[in-house]
Amino acid sequence: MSHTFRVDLRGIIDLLSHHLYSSPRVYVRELLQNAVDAITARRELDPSCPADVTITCGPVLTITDTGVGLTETEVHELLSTLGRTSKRDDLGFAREGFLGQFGVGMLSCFLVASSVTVVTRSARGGPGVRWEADSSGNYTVSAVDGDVPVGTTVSLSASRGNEHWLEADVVRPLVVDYGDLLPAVVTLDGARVTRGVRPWDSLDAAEDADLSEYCEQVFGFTPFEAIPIEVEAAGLTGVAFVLPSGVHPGTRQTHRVYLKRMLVGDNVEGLLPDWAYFVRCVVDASAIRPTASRESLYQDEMLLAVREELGEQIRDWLIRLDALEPRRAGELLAAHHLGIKSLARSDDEMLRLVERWLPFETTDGPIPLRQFKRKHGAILYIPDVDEFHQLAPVAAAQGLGLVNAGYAYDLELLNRLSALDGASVARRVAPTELLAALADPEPGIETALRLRLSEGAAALDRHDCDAVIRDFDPVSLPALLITNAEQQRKLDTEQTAEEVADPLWAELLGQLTAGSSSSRPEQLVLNCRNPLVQRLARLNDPSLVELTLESLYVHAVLQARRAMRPKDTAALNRSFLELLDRAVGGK
Ligand SMILES: Nc1ncnc2c1ncn2[C@@H]1O[C@H](COP(=O)(O)OP(=O)(O)OP(=O)(O)O)[C@@H](O)[C@H]1O
Repeated sequence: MSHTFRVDLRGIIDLLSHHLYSSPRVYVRELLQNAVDAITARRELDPSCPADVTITCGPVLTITDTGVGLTETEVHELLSTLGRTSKRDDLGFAREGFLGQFGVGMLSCFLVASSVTVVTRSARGGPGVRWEADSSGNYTVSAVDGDVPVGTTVSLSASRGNEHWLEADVVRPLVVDYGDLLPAVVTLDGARVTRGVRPWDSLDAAEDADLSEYCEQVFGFTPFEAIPIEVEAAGLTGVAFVLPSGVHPGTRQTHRVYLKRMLVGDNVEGLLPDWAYFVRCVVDASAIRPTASRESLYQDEMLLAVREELGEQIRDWLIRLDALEPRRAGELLAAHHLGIKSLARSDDEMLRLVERWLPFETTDGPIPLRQFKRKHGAILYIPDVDEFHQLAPVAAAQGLGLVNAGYAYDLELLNRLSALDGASVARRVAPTELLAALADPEPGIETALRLRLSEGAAALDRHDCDAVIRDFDPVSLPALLITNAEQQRKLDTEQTAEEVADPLWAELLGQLTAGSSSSRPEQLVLNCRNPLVQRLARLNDPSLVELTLESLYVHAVLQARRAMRPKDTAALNRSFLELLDRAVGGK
């Protein structure tokens, strides 16, 4: 024997209110949606029929439409059967032009109402019909005497505790939010409350001010620019509003999305690529799918394609802006540099914009790469912020230009520039190269210093560091630590080889380091122009020479902001205490 499922209405309402919809407010949307769909259906029979939706608030909320209405048979079949809808075709596909499709929207009225009454008369003829239902799932149908206009009036009586949901102050903003763009005249307590047209439809460039005002209303900021956007395949049109000032790059911008002119939400994510975090859109689309709650978008191929296409349109606009209004383009890029840099990593045209407009930290201060290149002929860059800060004053004093490529995306961008334009235009520079630019010392002081270095050799030997003597500016800098990263790697590999028990590994690592020169991974470059170094050259106390050399080494490590190893910390403590001891007359 076969049976039919039965449905517990209370259970379904609980499911909708607690698990599907985020708030009872959606009942307004569902009622508006039904009213507009009914008008669309009537238009198929009578294209010139009125398109009015009239709402009155109070203890009982009513919403009247001039739509297609229902016959008594339809009332039983469509209004009283869960999951039954007139908005699907014979094959079960959602009908184009209609907002509803599931046949459950009316149920949301019971999120706020204890009883719902529908009075309706069909445009196809027949008398008026009254349908009354309560939240336990009982309903009655009766004929209405007298003249009933074609269309439908739905009346809601609030359930206990939900009276406020039917008050004008609560209903009005909800109607404006959801229904602002609906193609019908919506009035509430006698006043028209929705605009009925998409603000971007009727505007030309001369009316940009109106779009700015619209952005101010919707998002609360005056946009840098309002860019018209369109994706035909998704039936999407709208505006992308560019934020006027910088925002944190981690910020996920949200968008106001309408589907078939009904609001889906104000905070919809995922409409634009992540790099476009400085743009917020208002769009209306007909072929993007909402999730079941109609409060966000379904992540499918179509949404991916829309995201890509909109990203492309914003990017093209940027390139156009650069060609037509370079100064404004510069301002915009400066305000949103991280998003633009992130895009430039994989986009050559964007890379050229970055090169032209975005300031990089350089030895000449923050300037764009193209300006730097004009002055120095080539872009020499250092991939590490600390290393740059250590070397910049020395390089600048020798008239050498360096670019700091240590910040987010900079190294990738410079590597890309170097790959595109060649190493003669942009090249990563090793700190050891800087040595070549420093002048040789006077022979007199060099000889004296060499003597001191051999007396105090133990100090630098302990740190596996070579000493080099040079003559350079700034005078105030006694010593500079240069790390040879390649040597450091070789050294690490050698140490690993010593520790590795597996002979095969040890041999392999040995081969890797074979042929390496004996020079050490760090070099302490003593500046013989500096007064302290000059006094060191004249010292005749070998233990003080050793102490001074070790102190200069540790100071240079600190200056270089390189991570301190345990033996560096030990050396720092030792030299500090010994110098203190000498200063207070201990030795
Ligand atoms: N104002 C109205 N005028 C005419 N028919 C209506 C009206 N409201 C509801 N109906 C009929 O009742 C049916 C069920 O409505 P309901 O709101 O439950 O679902 P739906 O709009 O079809 O789909 P969804 O669940 O996606 O909103 C509709 O398909 C429509 O035929």
